[in-house]
Amino acid sequence: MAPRRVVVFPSSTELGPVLARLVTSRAQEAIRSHGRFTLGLSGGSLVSMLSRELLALPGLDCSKWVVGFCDERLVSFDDPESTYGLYKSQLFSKINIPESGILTIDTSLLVNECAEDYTRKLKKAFPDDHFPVFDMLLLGMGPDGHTCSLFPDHPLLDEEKKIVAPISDSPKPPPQRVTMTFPVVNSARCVAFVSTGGSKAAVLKGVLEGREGPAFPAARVVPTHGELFWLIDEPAAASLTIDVERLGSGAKL
Ligand SMILES: O=C(O)[C@H](O)[C@@H](O)[C@H](O)[C@H](O)COP(=O)(O)O
Repeated sequence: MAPRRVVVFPSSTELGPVLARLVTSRAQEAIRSHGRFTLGLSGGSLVSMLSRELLALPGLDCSKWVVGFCDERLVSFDDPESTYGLYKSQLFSKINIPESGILTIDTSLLVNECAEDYTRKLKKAFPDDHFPVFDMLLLGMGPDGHTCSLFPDHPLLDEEKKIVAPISDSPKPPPQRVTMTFPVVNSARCVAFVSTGGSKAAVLKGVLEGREGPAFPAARVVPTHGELFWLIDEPAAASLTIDVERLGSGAKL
């Protein structure tokens, strides 16, 4: 297990460019080693940060990228809640990723079937893996410590067999979603959380420094063989007492 790196930036302005370069450096390594780069995306504020920062890089080539979604809300793609819809308008429509390289859910299905269909798509994209091994997953963390659509105290936290699970009682709307499970998340070669803002400070302390009682879902992200980054800003880091790295926009991870 690679050591966890907790990296603090003055603000998201400095964090953004470092995140984009981390993604493209892992993409280059993956393409060199096995011919493609598989990336799992999350929603929230990550969508606009990642899109903006990737598009600012000169010569971005995504022709060998395969992207999936760490979780997705079961709403139509033109709904403002659709994570795919947001990435489509802010990123996919502006880069040279092939249509076949974007693994989406089928929003016409009921939630259980949607999870089964998305499982089939992932199995097809990762035919050699028991659990898909993504080169990189980008995750966010909610104020309750959830990540993907894995919420505190939910039975899905203990899912050990499924690749993708349906959830129809998400405490955060919309209630119907599909989510990657922990076995998939923890199989990734690299996982990077992005978490910014003072509203995350208390939960981030509980996630990174432990707490009494059950661990927050985000704290259960510990890649078995992969790297783990927590990219955060000073307001989010305000309550931490652990050693962290403090870096600026020119850093290379
Ligand atoms: O599916 C969702 O409801 C969101 O995508 C959610 O899981 C988000 O990733 C976190 O709440 C972090 O969001 P922020 O980065 O915007 O704080």
